[in-house]
Amino acid sequence: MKKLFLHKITQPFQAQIQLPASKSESNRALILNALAGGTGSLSNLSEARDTQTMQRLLQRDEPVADVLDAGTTMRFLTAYYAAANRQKVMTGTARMQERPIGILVEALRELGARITYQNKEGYPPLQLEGFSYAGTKDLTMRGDVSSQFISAILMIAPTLPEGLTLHLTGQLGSIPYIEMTIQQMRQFGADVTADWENRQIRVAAQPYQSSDYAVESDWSAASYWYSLVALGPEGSEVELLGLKENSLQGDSAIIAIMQQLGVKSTYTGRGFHLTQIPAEKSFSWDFTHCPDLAQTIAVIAAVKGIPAEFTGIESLKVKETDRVLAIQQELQKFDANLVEEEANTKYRIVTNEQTSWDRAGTSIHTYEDHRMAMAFAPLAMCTNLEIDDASVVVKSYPHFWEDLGKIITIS
Ligand SMILES: O=C(O)C1=C[C@@H](OP(=O)(O)O)[C@@H](O)[C@H](O)C1
Ligand SMILES: C=C(OP(=O)(O)O)C(=O)O
Repeated sequence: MKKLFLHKITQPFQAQIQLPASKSESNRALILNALAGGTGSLSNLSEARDTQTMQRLLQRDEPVADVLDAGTTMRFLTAYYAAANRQKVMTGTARMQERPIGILVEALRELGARITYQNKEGYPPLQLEGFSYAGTKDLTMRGDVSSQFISAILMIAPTLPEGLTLHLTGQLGSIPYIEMTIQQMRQFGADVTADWENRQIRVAAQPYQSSDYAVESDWSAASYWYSLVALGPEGSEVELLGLKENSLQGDSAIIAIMQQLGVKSTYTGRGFHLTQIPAEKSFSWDFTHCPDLAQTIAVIAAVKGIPAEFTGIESLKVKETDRVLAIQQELQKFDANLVEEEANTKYRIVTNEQTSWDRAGTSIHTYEDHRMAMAFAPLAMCTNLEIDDASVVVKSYPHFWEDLGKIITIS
């Protein structure tokens, strides 16, 4: 546990921030490069622990692959090792053992993988026992629990003797992450055709080609800077480096969201410059395709007292923690809340006369979730604040506190 005290800001800030690289793009590039023979040059790989874990596990062929709390690492490596006929135990933290993986395991079994559950049916740890191709050319997968299962299967599909046509069912979530997978696969020479209308993705059997790949900065990490600008003293502004105008990352939706919540984004050729603009009087957003932004936006809407409706946040319950519950518990410390209006579908940010954001010494609990720490840190724009376990940020943005230290005092 590493406690940090964030001191309330007193003056407007101007900063230039070199964001970390995207861990989503990095972890795909590492798998694709490995499948292509490992000879490409990957630049600007993320320093995120999730990416370091992926690199370490790909480099060292150990019998037990412990992914810690990295969802993509667990899902992508399980498919990679299973299809490569490798015997492995796939395991992770206690929380990872509560995050579902049954849909991916079922899909791999249909393709010919032998996989058993070591403890609970449908959850890690898994024992991968080998692979003999079952001749499956068509596979149906649910897309309503995690898109990572679909990305994992897509990335191994070109290595199957007859390729694969994937048929997606259920309410699809996180589609931009599937599109990112497809785009990156194409950069490594795969032949992929997505027919979203008919929910089919066809992948031809074709060896990957070695390719160089440069990873973009992380838009999910950018979201915390949008929040700092939105909640900062009048005149605060920041330039975020390494972001592209046309991103593969769905979390670039933060531009459109913050246009409504008080931040204007201007492309500078090397990133985006963020400045303050008036926010709209009310807000509603469907987070189905950008779930990692929901915590950040919950805090911004609550602090600004903007009546806000959130939909598409069901998947938050199976991430690093139950993020819906975690947001509720932390907002309640300030007499605000995220209230469920319709079971599991519609939520609303509520504030009242008791709501106050200047509550010196409030301690934010982080639930072993990097995004809880980073989404609530911008409250330092309103109050002196304690973060109860600041080390959680290593999962995606290891130098977050050093960057934040450029605009506030941290002790
Ligand atoms: O594929 C990816 O890189 C990711 C997909 C999303 O997960 P779900 O598909 O489970 O929503 C996202 O929340 C996660 O941070 C990264
Ligand atoms: C949900 C996340 O990651 P993962 O699912 O890869 O653990 C995240 O980074 O917010």
